[in-house]
Amino acid sequence: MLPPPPPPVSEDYPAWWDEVWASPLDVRRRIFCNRSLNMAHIKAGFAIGFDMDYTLSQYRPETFEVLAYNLTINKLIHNFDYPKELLDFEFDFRYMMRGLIIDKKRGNILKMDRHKYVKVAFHGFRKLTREERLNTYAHARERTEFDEPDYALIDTLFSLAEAHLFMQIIELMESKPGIMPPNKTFADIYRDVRAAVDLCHRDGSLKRSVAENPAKYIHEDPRLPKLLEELRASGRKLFLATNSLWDYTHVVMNFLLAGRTGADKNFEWLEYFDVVITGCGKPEFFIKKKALFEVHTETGMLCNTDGGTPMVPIGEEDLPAPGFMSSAPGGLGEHEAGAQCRVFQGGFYQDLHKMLDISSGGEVLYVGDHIYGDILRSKKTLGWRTMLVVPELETELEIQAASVGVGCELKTLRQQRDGLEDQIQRLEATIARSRAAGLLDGDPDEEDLEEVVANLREQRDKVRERHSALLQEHHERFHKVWGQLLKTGYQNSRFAHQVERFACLYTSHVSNLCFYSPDKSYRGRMDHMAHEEEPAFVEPPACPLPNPRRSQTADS
Ligand SMILES: Nc1nc2c(ncn2[C@@H]2O[C@H](COP(=O)(O)O)[C@@H](O)[C@H]2O)c(=O)[nH]1
Ligand SMILES: [Mg+2]
Repeated sequence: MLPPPPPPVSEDYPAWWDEVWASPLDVRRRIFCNRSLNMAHIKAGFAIGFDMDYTLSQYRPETFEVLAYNLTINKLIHNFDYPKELLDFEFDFRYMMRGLIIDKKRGNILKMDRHKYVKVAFHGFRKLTREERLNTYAHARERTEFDEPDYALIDTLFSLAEAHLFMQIIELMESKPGIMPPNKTFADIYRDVRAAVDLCHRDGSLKRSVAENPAKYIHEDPRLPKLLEELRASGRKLFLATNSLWDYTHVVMNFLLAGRTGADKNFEWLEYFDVVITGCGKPEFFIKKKALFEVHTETGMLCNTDGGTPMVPIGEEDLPAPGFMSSAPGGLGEHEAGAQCRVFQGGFYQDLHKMLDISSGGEVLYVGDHIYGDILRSKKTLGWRTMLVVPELETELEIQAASVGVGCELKTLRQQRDGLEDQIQRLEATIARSRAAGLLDGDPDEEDLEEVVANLREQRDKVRERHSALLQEHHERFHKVWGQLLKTGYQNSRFAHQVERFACLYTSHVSNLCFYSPDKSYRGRMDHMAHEEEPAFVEPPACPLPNPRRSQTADS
């Protein structure tokens, strides 16, 4: 049966209604589910929150990250006394990927699997040999957890430039000894790079450029305004909770929701939300009580509140502006359509719950891009439901779709390799036991048995080689250096493991929510344990070799 024809586009339907019929949904537009979430069950009083940077606002790496990288180099040279040779560096924004780990002390960058087993390691741009890698990380006397302070996670897209720069400086140091300021350890270099990046985000140099020309640095997403409108019309309360401060948030949100820049900016975008919290300092926002200030949107001035309730300064009879510090005591009351919402800075998640009349964490869905900053604490501590935005997923899905056959071939080769290996090991053990029991003494078939084992080994080696080459080729299709984002070898990468553990939902772009009903019931996929991958039970063949145990029993 063909699907029914699309209904005519009318004012009753959202403008993107036609896309509903683009079924089955393009895999790049899908929202994937780790933990079931039925949006229809959590309607009244339910709130949906958004992070801003790299969630609603997708930066263009070729301009934004390049700018961050160049500014960092300038700061390293001028503020940290680094050599001018850094000016010769070029940033390849495709080189790094999220989920990698910096070993600060050794100056290495690592990719590991979900068991924290290091599968790929580089020192500068030199790949560590298998032996070096195993000696450093697998055979170490103490198990390392690869956490701060000795390791740093590259877990946001903001960190890609600093990780690349760190590698380049290590490479420069190794190729030109004495070029760096004296006595700098690898860990010092990491600290300096981190401090220089931090400065770019704090001293306005990066944000000023974005404010001057947002279109150069931020991708437009024309579906966003409709999405927010639709979600609000479905009865959910919406909030924005960003670590960016008010002035920058105002620039980015004006551009994203209204295409407004410079003097053309206005406050209309605040109508999409019930409350906006800027400078909220996630993840501490989820853990630690901090003062909540109300932002006077016209001037950026901050005023004290008691958990959102205005606190009028002594002697100040007139409040700074009409609407500012409305007398709502904590709860925001009904936020009428077309009214601008209040804007705060700082605070604690409990302030937000009170304002939105949220009684339990399960009534909040928060959409963010940062596993640690947005997702992990909010889920583990507060029980918020979470959706992780992984823009890299779009390309991963494209390549994965184009290599379905390779996936099947790899699986077959792995099964063949494991089967052969198992056969070899069982044969070897049986031969050894038979020999020890004297069962093969003078047996003319002994040589044949050795030949069988040698043949099996040869077959196994061929299959193993083919499997390794194909797996490598497969990974290189995703990324020449680091391979597939969500896999390491054939296991889930550490990043994939975190996505699976902490994100109830994940998708490539926040606007993919447009392709689903606001009442969608997201269902988790079926779990698979190792034994469930086995085919139907097969009666094992009778063992053709002498069975030492049986013979011994018979003799005794
Ligand atoms: N001071 C620093 N700020 C940073 C750094 N990396 C990113 N950022 C800023 O954080 C917010 C992220 O906002 P959110 O909407 O994702 O919560 C944004 O303003 C970035 O500029 C850093 O290393 N240091
Ligand atoms: Mg973010």
